[in-house]
Amino acid sequence: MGSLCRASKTLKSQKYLSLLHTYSNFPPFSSTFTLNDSRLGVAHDFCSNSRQNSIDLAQYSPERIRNFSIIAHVDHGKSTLADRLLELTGTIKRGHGQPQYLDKLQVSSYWFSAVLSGVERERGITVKAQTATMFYKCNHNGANIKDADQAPTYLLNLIDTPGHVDFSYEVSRSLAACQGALLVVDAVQGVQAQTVANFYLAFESNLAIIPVINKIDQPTADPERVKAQLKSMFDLEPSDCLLTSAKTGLGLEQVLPSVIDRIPPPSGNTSSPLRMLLLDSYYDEYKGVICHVAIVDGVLRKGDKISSAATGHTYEVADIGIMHPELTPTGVLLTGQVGYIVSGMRSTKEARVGDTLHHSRFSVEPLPGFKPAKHMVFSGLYPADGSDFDALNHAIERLTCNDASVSVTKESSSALGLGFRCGFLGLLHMDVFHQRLEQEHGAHVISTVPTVPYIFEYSDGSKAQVQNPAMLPSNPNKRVTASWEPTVIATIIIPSEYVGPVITLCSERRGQQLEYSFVDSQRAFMKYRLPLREIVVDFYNELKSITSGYASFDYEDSDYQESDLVKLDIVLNGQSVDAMATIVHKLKAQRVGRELVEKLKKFIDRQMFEITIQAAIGAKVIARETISAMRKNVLAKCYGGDVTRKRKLLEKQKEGKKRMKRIGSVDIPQEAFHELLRVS
Ligand SMILES: Nc1nc2c(ncn2[C@@H]2O[C@H](COP(=O)(O)OP(=O)(O)OP(=O)(O)O)[C@@H](O)[C@H]2O)c(=O)[nH]1
Repeated sequence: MGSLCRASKTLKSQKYLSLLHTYSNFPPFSSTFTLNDSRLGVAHDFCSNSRQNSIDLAQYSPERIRNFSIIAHVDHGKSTLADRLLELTGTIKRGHGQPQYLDKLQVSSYWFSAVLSGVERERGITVKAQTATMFYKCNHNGANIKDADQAPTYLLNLIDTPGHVDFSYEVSRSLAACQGALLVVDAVQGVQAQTVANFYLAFESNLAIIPVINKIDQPTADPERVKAQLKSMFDLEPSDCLLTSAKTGLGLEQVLPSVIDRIPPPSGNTSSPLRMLLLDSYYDEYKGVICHVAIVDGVLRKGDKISSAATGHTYEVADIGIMHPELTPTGVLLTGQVGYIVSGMRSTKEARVGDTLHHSRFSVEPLPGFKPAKHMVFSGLYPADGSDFDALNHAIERLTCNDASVSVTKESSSALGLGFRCGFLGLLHMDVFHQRLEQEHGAHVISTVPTVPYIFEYSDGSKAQVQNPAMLPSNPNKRVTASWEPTVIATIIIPSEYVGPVITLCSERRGQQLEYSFVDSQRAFMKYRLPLREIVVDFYNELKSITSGYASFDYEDSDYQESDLVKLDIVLNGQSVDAMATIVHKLKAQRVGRELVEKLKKFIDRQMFEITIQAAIGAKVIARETISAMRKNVLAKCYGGDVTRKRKLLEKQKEGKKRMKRIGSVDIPQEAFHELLRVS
């Protein structure tokens, strides 16, 4: 890359970008060149022509295919790098009408607008893994530059992965279709917790791993330090590390040639009966269910009859193609290729992720599927206004069409009426789902305190999984005799000066230290076993705040451990509110109870009568607050006879009331429920 780097220093960014665009199709180590080199024209033509109208996939045998993912800790630049590779291969237009380089948000809306939500854009995190096919002419084996036209074209499938702990399930799903991965590490931040987790996911899947040290344009970038970390933690050779800036384009010309050189082609058999892995699915209003698939063996054509190994259901392939990056019909998909099919499935529930699809006329050995998504957090969702139940039902159905990782069952609460118990991959996943319900479907939702799946044993010898405190029996003849809670193994990486506060936080959260070592002279690495309950509620935010944002955190689920659990009830004016009950460790019950009643006191307005708020374990009250009586008259300050103003105030009050939930005689604002979610 020497010549390109030298040249780049003298170029303005726009020119530099077009140079990059051009040069990407040539050997990275070839002789020096000048800006008016005739090579630029040749290659640029290729790029601008790469969005072919009709794509003939037949020429892409497995040797000319590379399937790879980009994995990284959150914000290390996966999506930016993905965008730049798409630009570089002409898969999307450079700039896309934007003055600056594309970032993932613009590209995301360009890709699967059906899948992506405003929430994702708003939060700047990738929630849903995305796939795109690129065509790339590569003459990388040192052939003469004049051979550029004859250089073989490769079909590259890039699978972007989400970067938040809640979605590590999506990461492993993406990796199943890949033979290699770009492990992106920020040149300033170095190895972080998810770098470790993602490395091991890729390593255990036997993927070729290409380390990419990104953000080298940052003034404080220290690629040498990061190389040393990668060597000491993962035994990755410093000489194998690519140095890039996805922002300025520096070093990007090495990425795709390295993908072709270092990642093996897919190994399936073209002449074997068809076996295809169902990677993902989403619902499109016009086309119906669209499945993302990887063809492991054989060939699939439009019109073929296929069956699901999991359900035995049979379908006919009505449309088939690649994501380039929009759906581009090709009529066929061959061994090693990744693409989409539309086959008349009615709902994404029929499209089981990890399922093997095959020609109906053959029976095949199913491929190893994925571990099903585990629901780590459960919460009740209720319409703020009981009469909106059908609307909420409809909104949830629409949303789960595109997010099959949410589990939904109907439930009822004596306080909140009819609602749903939903299972999520984690707290962020839950927040995103709520926000989408409100933003995209205008639903006003009350959610109950999140719980994790506990196991309880009763005096009659029975055992049950409990995802809802209301499921605990009130019958005195069926007492709880033992209880277990799920735990996780958490990896935490922090600058050494924060070790003390982090140890304190973890022990407050009932953590047990398993490992304590150093990434390098400045950063510590710790492993803790923590009860899942303790991390779903605000652990990450607190960890970030006590470490000035420098901590990185990841977790994987682990075993159940026996634990002394109790049900904590909230009682309003003598009436127990089932929707506010929670399950806590006995030792924490006092503190949590106190916090809950204090929060409620803050959020419940004074009413015309006195309100008592109590936290109780069984019959024993452990915390109590009182809100004294007061009549709230919105017209009190409205002197004179301005009828319109009075009406406006009353309407405003009525609107506010809609967001209130009446429990017994007490009006509770929606925000009070939201606040309870944050009590750990
Ligand atoms: N200076 C600099 N900033 C970069 C570079 N690459 C990405 N960024 C910025 O880093 C931030 C995060 O980049 P993303 O590409 O969104 O990171 P990500 O890893 O995809 O994040 P998630 O999707 O949330 O996991 C954005 O503000 C980018 O503009 C780079 O090479 N240099």
